[in-house]
Amino acid sequence: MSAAAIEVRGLTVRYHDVVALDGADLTVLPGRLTGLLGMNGSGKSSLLKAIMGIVSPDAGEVRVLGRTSRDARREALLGYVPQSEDVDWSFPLTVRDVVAQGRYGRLGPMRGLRAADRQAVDSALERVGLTDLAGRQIGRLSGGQRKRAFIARCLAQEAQVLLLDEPFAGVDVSSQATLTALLRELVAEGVAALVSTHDLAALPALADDAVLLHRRVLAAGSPQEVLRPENLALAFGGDS
Ligand SMILES: Nc1ncnc2c1ncn2[C@@H]1O[C@H](COP(=O)(O)OP(=O)(O)OP(=O)(O)O)[C@@H](O)[C@H]1O
Repeated sequence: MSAAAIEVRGLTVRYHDVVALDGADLTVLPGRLTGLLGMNGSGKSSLLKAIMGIVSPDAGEVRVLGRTSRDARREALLGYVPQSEDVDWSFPLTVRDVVAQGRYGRLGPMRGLRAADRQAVDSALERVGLTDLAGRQIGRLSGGQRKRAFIARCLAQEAQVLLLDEPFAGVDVSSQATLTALLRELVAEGVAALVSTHDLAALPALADDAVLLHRRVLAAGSPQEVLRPENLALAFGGDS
């Protein structure tokens, strides 16, 4: 039995003739924040989508708390904060609607929210500081507020494993600090978080562990180890 929150073995993802991932191996532990690094096109989003079960791997295996992605999603264990480009911000949903999606994931189809669900939505909104904006259309929030809304959706869901795709992109420094503090709190409560980021400088303060990706995992370990110049040269050295 594995104590891992996420286990990825030999994961290969292709889009027609593009190989996005080529035999990636990865372990993410509960109660730890793992930073996922790599240059543009290195496969970070594909890895997160394959763990989520949104993208089907061509080969390899994913386990989330010992389950398939599909079962982990069915049990509402897996929370996802997509990169901004993957969200239709014009969709007519309020911030509260987005956060409430986290509860519907737990209830299954055709079930309405009960008082306890509404309370979970309220407390998630409060925890991320969006109570006052709950009735606003989701696209009418700032970049940092949008990220907080999606994290609140994961909170309402009570997800145990979080996948966050570039949560700091397009977010100002003060919102980044708020997001980091929130993620650190969740991880201290035992949640596992896998967070893709471009911000190498911020990594040591953010992450417990780091993974350097370039279609496969080039290095994994403490942020200090992973950020060693020889590793960065391999990942960012221009050999794509
Ligand atoms: N839906 C798709 N169809 C075709 N190719 C795709 C698709 N999604 C991603 N790719 C390609 O797969 C490779 C990996 O892309 P991916 O988005 O996973 O990388 P990334 O590390 O998240 O990049 P970025 O940092 O730019 O977001 C890239 O070459 C990309 O062009």
